[in-house]
Amino acid sequence: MTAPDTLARLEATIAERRSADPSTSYVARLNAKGLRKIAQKVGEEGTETVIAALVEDKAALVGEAADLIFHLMVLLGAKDVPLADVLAELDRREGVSGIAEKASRPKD
Ligand SMILES: N=c1c2ncn([C@@H]3O[C@H](COP(=O)(O)OP(=O)(O)OP(=O)(O)O)[C@@H](O)[C@H]3O)c2ncn1[C@@H]1O[C@H](COP(=O)(O)O)[C@@H](O)[C@H]1O
Repeated sequence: MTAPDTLARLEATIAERRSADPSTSYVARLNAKGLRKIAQKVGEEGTETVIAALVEDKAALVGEAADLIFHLMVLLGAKDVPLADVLAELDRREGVSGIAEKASRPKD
């Protein structure tokens, strides 16, 4: 399973669960609490990821990074920003830095 497959599946699940019954769905429950709460969760998970990287083991970092990515995906969904837009921006930057790297290489 490739990383884009996993993220694409998660994006579809989050979109589907947004309108689910909040009593059975964390995604629905979080969306019902509103954008501020979702954004706050992204901030908290970001902090927990930093702490795991600095003072915990790799397994803890993997868990916190998964929490962070999941909550970021919920935030993107709540703002109607497709993951494809974020990936396209990363692709664009890769192209830009590739060009910059080429330009700084000594000419032969
Ligand atoms: N990846 C996740 C995922 N990661 C973390 N979490 C939940 O995120 C919550 C974070 O826990 P916290 O203690 O930080 O937060 P909390 O106490 O629940 O909430 P607050 O007190 O902060 O308001 C936990 O309840 C976790 O279960 C997730 N919940 C769901 N998913 C994915 O989303 C899909 C849909 O989930 P449902 O909406 O629950 O069907 C699932 O199949 C999974 O693929």
